[in-house]
Amino acid sequence: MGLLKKIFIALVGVVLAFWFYSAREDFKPEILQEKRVIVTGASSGIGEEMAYHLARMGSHILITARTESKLQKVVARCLELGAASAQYVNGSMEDMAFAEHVVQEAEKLWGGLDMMILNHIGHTYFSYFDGDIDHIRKLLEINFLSYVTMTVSALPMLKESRGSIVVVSSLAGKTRVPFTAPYSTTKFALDGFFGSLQQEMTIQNANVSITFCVLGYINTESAVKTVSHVMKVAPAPKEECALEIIKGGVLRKREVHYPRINVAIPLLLRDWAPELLDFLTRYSLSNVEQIKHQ
Ligand SMILES: NC(=O)C1=CN([C@@H]2O[C@H](COP(=O)(O)OP(=O)(O)OC[C@H]3O[C@@H](n4cnc5c(N)ncnc54)[C@H](OP(=O)(O)O)[C@@H]3O)[C@@H](O)[C@H]2O)C=CC1
Ligand SMILES: CC(C)CCC[C@@H](C)[C@H]1CC[C@H]2[C@@H]3C(=O)C=C4C[C@@H](O)CC[C@]4(C)[C@H]3CC[C@]12C
Repeated sequence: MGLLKKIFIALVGVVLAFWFYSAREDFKPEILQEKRVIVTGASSGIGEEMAYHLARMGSHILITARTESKLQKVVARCLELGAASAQYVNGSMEDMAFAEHVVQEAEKLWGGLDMMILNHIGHTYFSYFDGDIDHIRKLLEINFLSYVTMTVSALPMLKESRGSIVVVSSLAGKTRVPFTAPYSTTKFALDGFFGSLQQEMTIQNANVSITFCVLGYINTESAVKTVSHVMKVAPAPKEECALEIIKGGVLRKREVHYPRINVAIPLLLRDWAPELLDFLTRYSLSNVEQIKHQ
């Protein structure tokens, strides 16, 4: 292909991307009033912030995570902020029976469901792959299989309400990020499963939206504790991140990218200049010699 043609195609790509990203949004918080929403991994971080936004918007909220004391505090705050109702179920997503139980609890409470936000992740390391296959298996159960289990259980209710599934993922689930092999595996798996499911929903006119959220570095306590010593870029605010995820779900967007540009550029480079993206990703990390070899 001639150079001019390549440049033309690249320009068209940039114009289309700009148009796509600057498209007008029409989000009205009232839409979430009295809506029945499950948020997983809501005892801390982005999940906790999503619960507070939903509370302000007057939703019925069911939150889940392992630590009961934290969930109790989040529920109390949600009620103060104006939630139509707020409840929790505590347990571990390593157990698929628990994942199913959370959805059954929503059915028992509300007799239906409008939105399911899948956000929890199991604890992992940010370091060279240590050869521990059991850790990958465990993380696949928590970060991937429990998402599939909850989706299978919730689909009948979501079909009935023409509801939404929101899947929280990461740049590490779309591009090559070092020191995250087990975590990255689980996030790429989510893209495969939910991408295929979304296509099937469209073919069947099922009218259940699936919003896939690709996030960059966010200032949650756990992320900052794990990687702030090696990150050159500053983290983005979790409160705004949580709101963008909710908006994306309500607007039935195919994907949410947050922070927009930090995610849009790597995704554009991924297919056009993969080596450059690999280099920039490595370059975004400093002091890698501190990261211990396994
Ligand atoms: N922060 C970041 O920089 C980025 C985050 N993301 C994504 O955003 C989402 C939220 O991340 P973030 O807020 O930082 O994470 P946090 O570590 O703050 O929160 C994780 C949540 O999951 C829960 N959890 C942990 N283990 C289990 C388990 N075994 N079973 C059930 N729940 C569990 C935790 O509660 P408890 O311990 O009480 O169970 C907590 O509520 C994730 O999907 C993550 O991949 C994506 C890109 C970047
Ligand atoms: C082009 C570059 C600027 C992109 C580099 C972005 C990289 C370095 C960003 C993008 C996604 C980020 C990780 C993430 O998704 C979630 C977690 C889980 C949390 O518990 C601990 C931190 C961790 C591993 C984040 C670490 C930093 C990551 C790899």
